[in-house]
Amino acid sequence: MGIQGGKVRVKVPGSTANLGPGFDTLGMALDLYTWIEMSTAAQTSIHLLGSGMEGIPTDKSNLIYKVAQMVFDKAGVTHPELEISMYSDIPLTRGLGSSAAAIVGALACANALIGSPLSDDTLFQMSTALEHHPDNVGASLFGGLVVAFWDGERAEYIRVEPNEQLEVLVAIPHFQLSTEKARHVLPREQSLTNAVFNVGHSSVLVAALCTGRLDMIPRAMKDALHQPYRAPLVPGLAHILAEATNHGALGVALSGAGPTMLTLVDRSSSRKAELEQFLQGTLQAEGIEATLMWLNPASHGVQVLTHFDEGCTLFENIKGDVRT
Ligand SMILES: Nc1ncnc2c1ncn2[C@@H]1O[C@H](COP(=O)(O)OP(=O)(O)O)[C@@H](O)[C@H]1O
Ligand SMILES: N[C@@H](CCOP(=O)(O)O)C(=O)O
Repeated sequence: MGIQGGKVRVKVPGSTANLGPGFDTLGMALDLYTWIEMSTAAQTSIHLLGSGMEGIPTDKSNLIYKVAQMVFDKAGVTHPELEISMYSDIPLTRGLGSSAAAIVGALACANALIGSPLSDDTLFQMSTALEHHPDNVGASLFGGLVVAFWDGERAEYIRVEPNEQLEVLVAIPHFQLSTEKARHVLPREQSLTNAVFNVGHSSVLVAALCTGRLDMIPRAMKDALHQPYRAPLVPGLAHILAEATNHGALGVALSGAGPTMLTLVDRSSSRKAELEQFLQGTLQAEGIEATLMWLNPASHGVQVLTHFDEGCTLFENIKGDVRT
């Protein structure tokens, strides 16, 4: 198979993984996006647009370049040199799924560049094998709420449309916490009590989200497997987990591996300002600067953009759509 010409652009949502008790299994796409553009070129070049990409390599060790090569390998296509541009509104290393979005975006973009020989399921299996967390990549790939597992060989998922009443308020601390570091603090073994606690809470949370029982979220969205161990890494987290539902949140969790904290809020709640003050006040008391952001669940997963002006740069094309 050969490479087709032209530029390909994709838009891929970030995500929150774990969603309380759903450790490594329950993710939701959020309306924060990464855009990636790819075309073949005489020589490989990688352009990082916007701010916040400090430290991302622009040579062939770049994650997006490397993932694209895996697509060409899988499809049996000779590796072309690539021109890649990317822009992201998803803050890096904060628990909002930037790496999953980069992986899913790179897979979708490279696949589209060669005429889409790989199925969505193949992209899901490849992205899970790379990221190891099917909830993050599943949400970026399929959008909505993704309930998933990975047995080390195959990942399976069911996508659920998020309830329209759900809105999300995140508190994003101004420090980075890599997933790798936040996984190292977790015990290798857990008690049966903790396992039963999470299975029960996660099962009821998924049932509540599927049936619109928003009243059940405050009691179901609790975790014993990872949040207690990660709390020392995020000053203020323990208090926020314990008290946010008393200040207008339906549910509260560490987003992914943190440090971002996520609250689910009823869209028609009259207590949004109270919740903002509680989150900001708690973090300030701990000396932590943070940005609060209202987000929505994103229904669409990664999209290959078909209508754009090839004469404009990626940033010129998307600037009406980005957050900054
Ligand atoms: N657009 C991107 N291009 C290349 N690498 C990226 C991109 N986005 C994220 N990454 C890589 O993923 C890392 C962050 O992954 P991780 O620690 O899992 O945090 P999170 O996924 O929660 O933001 C970054 O430090 C960077 O190495
Ligand atoms: N289940 C993973 C989730 C990591 O998500 P990220 O957005 O922080 O990369 C974990 O909790 O380790």
